Amino acid sequence: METSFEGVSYSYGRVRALTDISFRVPSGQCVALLGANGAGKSTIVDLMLGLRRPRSGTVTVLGGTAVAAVTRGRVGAMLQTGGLPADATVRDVLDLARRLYGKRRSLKELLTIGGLQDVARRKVDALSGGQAQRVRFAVAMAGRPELLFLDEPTVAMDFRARRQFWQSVKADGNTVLFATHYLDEADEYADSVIVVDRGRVVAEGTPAEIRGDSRLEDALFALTAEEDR
Ligand SMILES: Nc1ncnc2c1ncn2[C@@H]1O[C@H](COP(=O)(O)OP(=O)(O)OP(=O)(O)O)[C@@H](O)[C@H]1O
Repeated sequence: METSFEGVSYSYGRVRALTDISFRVPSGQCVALLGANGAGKSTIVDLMLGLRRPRSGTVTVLGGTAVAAVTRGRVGAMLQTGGLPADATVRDVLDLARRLYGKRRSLKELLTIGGLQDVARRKVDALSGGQAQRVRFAVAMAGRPELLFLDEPTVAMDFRARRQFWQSVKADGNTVLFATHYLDEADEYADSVIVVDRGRVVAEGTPAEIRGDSRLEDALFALTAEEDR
């Protein structure tokens, strides 16, 4: 089922965030949206989730509107700043999330998906940044989504957590669109990459094609410089 942007533009008041963006997210593929800070990645994810409406162009999610896909529980999302209730335990949060869906997963399954068994009874405000990210991921997976949007999902995770995280994402065989400014992450985990620079798509292709495209030197230089984390 089609998930795509067709000639989409978006502005925040006078700030032009996206200009005439078009791309497709093929079913079953893991697609990276690669761009430096401010390139427009979060705006694209917000539009995909129906949180914002394009000024022009068409956003299609699983063959229909973003709002229809989201309200039917077909989409899971892990955003950069998803607020979690500080006073609740990890178990409580996951249990609440799974109860929102008909085709829900078990609590045990969600704890495994997030690698959260050891902190299941801990309060959310006592988690590390990476653990909180994993709770957000498990919440995103609670309703067995057909399509996953991940906005900078591994930012607070250490190397091992990142590896585990991507294993869980890949194990599910979902269609995934993830925003990242890490070239190595796109390289390693994406089937295809869309490079966004200052609100425009400047390249699309497999990770190898993107790395080999010398015209992208400027756009990729900023990203490579950010990779020494
Ligand atoms: N609420 C807002 N009001 C005004 N301008 C905004 C707002 N949100 C984003 N922008 C601007 O829109 C452009 C795209 O921002 P966006 O957050 O989509 O980029 P990004 O690629 O996700 O960046 P980052 O990697 O830093 O998260 C930037 O120029 C940004 O400053």
